[in-house]
Amino acid sequence: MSERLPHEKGFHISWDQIHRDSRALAWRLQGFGPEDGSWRMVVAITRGGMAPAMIVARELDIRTVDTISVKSYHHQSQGEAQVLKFPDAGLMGDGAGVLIVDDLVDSGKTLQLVRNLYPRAHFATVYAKPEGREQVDTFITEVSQDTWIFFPWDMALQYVEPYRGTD
Ligand SMILES: O=P(O)(O)OC[C@H]1O[C@H](OP(=O)(O)OP(=O)(O)O)[C@H](O)[C@@H]1O
Ligand code: HPA
Ligand SMILES: [Mg+2]
Repeated sequence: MSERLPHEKGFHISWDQIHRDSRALAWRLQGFGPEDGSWRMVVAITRGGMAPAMIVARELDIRTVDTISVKSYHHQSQGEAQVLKFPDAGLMGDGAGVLIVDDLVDSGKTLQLVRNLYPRAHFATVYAKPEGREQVDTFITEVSQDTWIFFPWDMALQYVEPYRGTD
């Protein structure tokens, strides 16, 4: 386990923001697939990649969607990445024509593992940190390495004290 704290900054993403940024990702990917500008299928890296992958698949009208389950973090500490479930081997081949989507790339370990399995796939994430940027082919927004991104599925609305407290 390598400790990744402290993260000095927090970047809090709303549902609306992840929807907009995932759409922007689809817009950027549109027309760049290897088969007449399209991809054969979308693969989401669970769990964080599932919402962005759904939005990308919807925008690019891709109906074949599969998942690869990779586990590498426990809270904010990273362990060895391991595959818990593989996508359909017959559909995947070496990854040619496949678009693999995740919410973010941080150290790049997750994408490196998946890239080794499917070297010809196209890798897309919504957010990227500098250490992992080389592992991703297309992304939308870069944040600094010491920023922790908080996704809407990990948060809840709650009361906050006013800046100036009342007596
Ligand atoms: O580039 P890396 O340093 O490998 O980190 C990025 C990965 O870490 C997070 O997933 P996590 O393993 O926490 O699982 P989850 O998607 O189920 O939350 C995130 O969703 C990426 O998949
Ligand atoms: O910044 C992050 N936010 C959420 N999950 C993560 N997994 C790796 N880095 C991050
Ligand atoms: Mg993940």
